[in-house]
Amino acid sequence: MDTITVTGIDCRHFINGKYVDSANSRTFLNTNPANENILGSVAEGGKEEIDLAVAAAKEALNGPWKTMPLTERSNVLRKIGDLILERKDELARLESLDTGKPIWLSSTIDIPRAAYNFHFFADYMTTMGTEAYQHDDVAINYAVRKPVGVVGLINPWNLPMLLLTWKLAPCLAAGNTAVMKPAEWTPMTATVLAEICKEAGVPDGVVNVVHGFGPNSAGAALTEHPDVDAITFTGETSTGTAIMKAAAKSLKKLSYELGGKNPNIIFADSDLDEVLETTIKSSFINQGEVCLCGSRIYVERAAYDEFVDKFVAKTKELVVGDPFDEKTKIGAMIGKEHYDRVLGFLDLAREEGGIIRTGGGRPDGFEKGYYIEPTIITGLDRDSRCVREEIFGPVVTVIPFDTEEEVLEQVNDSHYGLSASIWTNDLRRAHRVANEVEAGIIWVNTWFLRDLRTPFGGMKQSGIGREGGMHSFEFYSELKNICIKL
Ligand SMILES: NC(=O)c1ccc[n+]([C@@H]2O[C@H](COP(=O)([O-])OP(=O)(O)OC[C@H]3O[C@@H](n4cnc5c(N)ncnc54)[C@H](O)[C@@H]3O)[C@@H](O)[C@H]2O)c1
Ligand SMILES: O=C/C=C/C=C(\O)C(=O)O
Repeated sequence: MDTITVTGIDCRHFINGKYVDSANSRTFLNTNPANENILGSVAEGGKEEIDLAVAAAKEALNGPWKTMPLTERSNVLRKIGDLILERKDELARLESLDTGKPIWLSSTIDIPRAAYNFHFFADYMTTMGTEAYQHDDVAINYAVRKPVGVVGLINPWNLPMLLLTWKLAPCLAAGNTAVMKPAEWTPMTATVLAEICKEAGVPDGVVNVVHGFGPNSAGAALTEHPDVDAITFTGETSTGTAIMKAAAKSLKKLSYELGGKNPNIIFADSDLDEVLETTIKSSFINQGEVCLCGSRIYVERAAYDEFVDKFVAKTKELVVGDPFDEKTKIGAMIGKEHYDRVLGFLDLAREEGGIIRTGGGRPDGFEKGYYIEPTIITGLDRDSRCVREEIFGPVVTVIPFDTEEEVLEQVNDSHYGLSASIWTNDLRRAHRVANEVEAGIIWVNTWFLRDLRTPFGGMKQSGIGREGGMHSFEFYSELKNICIKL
């Protein structure tokens, strides 16, 4: 059976505890990128819907959510996590329909991690203290945490539910209310998430969803609204610039997780089989549509030829195809616009003198759907656009290096600074290189191994602020210091 003909759901806004259409009844179509079939319609929100959602969120700040005891709020978050797990198969199917990602990925990573995001913060929020200082017998100072207020959550399309819950869980844990703007390409799991929040006991108005686009649409309206106190955004660096301009007028608090062009540095003393097993994932998982993908691979010259030969051979084994076929490792790109953009980079790689070692275009045998072969490119100069710019597809470049100093200079010659992987069995070198790489997240002899207590985020043009554990609470709350004269 053609497993990808299943249909999706119609997506409406969720405002003040109810599903609603746009006032002007406008909708846009949601497409399955794996076969270009229509999945359903999506309510297209704009300023009017954002105004309604922000008003509901502002009102809800002073409702039962404000007086709900911490442990009760924690139980609500835990219940949201439980309900996500109860609906895992349904949510995984919707996520793969929306994104084109393989169902094994949605089922084992995206949705379970969405549930864990809520379970983690349900626990973490009950362990937090603040700070107090005794000023001799003159005064005592103590700090209390208060919610920031109404928070706008603007989400990308690559890991839709994983990233939306990574924001919503701490946002709610800190007592805020939320207006979520999912990416226009991936509306379905966000729509169901709102329903799950209500079922778990989140009071009406605390969680709202408005669908729509970015510029001149719901996204822009959310960033301009004077009653929105903070914006947390994950997406392209260029979009971050636009949002910062829009938010400046009302001086909103901003948290940014932006683009990356992450180095994967492989020294000759590393275990090549271990490196290859992880590098296949860090290069091509989710069709390379992960901000953390190690798309710039640097290999010490002594291991370069062996690595490239084995890497090409393993990459050729990856099955590209129907996201609902369990054998599929590489699904479809998110949509035509992005598909064309990535193919454009492959043409550019050829023009820049790159050698396509495997992949390089659309695989044979697909009449429909936005499929691109996992592609390895060698022979490119360090200043080529394919080495410097984020492609955000199943495309990696491989460059040899001779010394630590040389590879560090190349790695840090970037306006991005999100993450990096370093492969070596030399302990001192691991620490030394990790400390020199200009990135917010460094993995040594691994990749995407996550502890949610750690600071997560990028430096330079890869982000502003950090998410995770206390770092999320630093963003989603305001610390108030109270000084009592004794
Ligand atoms: N650093 C991270 O943790 C992280 C995680 C995932 C994705 N990303 C980055 O996101 C990008 C891919 O995601 P994308 O294509 O959805 O990003 P995008 O910037 O195109 O869109 C992200 C979201 O912003 C909205 N938007 C766009 N323009 C806007 C505007 N002017 N005002 C308000 N909202 C606007 C979109 O509708 C969407 O919901 C890549 O660059 C990737 O590296 C980063
Ligand atoms: O595509 C980007 C992936 C981001 C991952 C996280 O934010 C995370 O693992 O917390």
